[in-house]
Amino acid sequence: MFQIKRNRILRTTPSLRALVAETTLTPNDFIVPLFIDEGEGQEVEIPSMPNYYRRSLDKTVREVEALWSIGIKSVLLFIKCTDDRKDNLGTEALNPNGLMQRSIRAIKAAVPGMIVMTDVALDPYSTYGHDGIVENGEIVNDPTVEVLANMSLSHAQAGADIVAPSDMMDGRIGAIRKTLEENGFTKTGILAYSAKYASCFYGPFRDALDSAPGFGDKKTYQMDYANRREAIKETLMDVEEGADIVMVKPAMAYLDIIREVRDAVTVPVSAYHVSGEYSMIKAAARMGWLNEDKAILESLCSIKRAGADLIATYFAKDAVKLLNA
Ligand SMILES: NCC(=O)CCC(=O)O
Ligand SMILES: [Mg+2]
Repeated sequence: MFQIKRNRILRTTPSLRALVAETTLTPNDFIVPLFIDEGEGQEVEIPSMPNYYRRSLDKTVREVEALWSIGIKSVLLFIKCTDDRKDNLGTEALNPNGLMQRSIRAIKAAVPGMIVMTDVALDPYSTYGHDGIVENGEIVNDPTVEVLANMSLSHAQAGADIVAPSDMMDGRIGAIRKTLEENGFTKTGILAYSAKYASCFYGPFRDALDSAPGFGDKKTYQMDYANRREAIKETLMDVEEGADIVMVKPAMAYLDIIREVRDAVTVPVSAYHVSGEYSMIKAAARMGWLNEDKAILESLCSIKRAGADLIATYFAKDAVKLLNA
């Protein structure tokens, strides 16, 4: 028997496989989402996200130092706003001494090299748990965009390197860029959640921050998972409006979208491997149905292979440990 092409040759040994691997993961690929709460010395495991924690700021700073020491270069901050500070307009989001602003300052002071990205959206601050201002039961676009621009400015003033609007209002990237420019913040980046789908996979995150929508759902602003072309339209608009990095969210049920976005733009593409995607692997591993370590690396590699340059993931620390093992 005679065969010209023997594809198995390059799969023979671990060295050969490593030599021809098309995709590799490194600590530089990861953005680590962090959940921050008021208080001191607090470290609370999120029930639906085993081994992931919501921490007070002092503990968060220790965690950022630990992440930096293993080579991770960026964190994405989310805060849990106390109920008494929530309202319809997201007033607390603009507080120069709010938890987000204090967190940015403390983290940049402790680890200046760490890239601090900040979540920009109203939901943690909203009595309604929606990403925008509510009027007559609707989420109104343009008044929300104004708040988002001011919120971004407030984060930039506190020292954020990159603001990350996750709200899906129309026109907010342009408005944020304009506000940053007008105020002299010419070095603050914008990571736009450009193709963010209305997804059930955000469930555990809403537990973590107590930010589930109080009425209805987010389908009038987040995208319909049936749509593909619309993701390209959204992303191209955000790039046009000044986005430095674009994002597809969630990741694993949207690998086709990541690939198409990667092929459509020249800016870096990030994917968000979301809470539900984390918890599914954790749950299956606990049941003894999946090998957790292997599932983590295979999942993250598939997201990068699909075209993501960056991955926001709750598995970043585990992945770095596994890559170094
Ligand atoms: N803006 C953040 C989310 O909507 C959810 C993220 C997650 O589920 O991990
Ligand atoms: Mg958009």
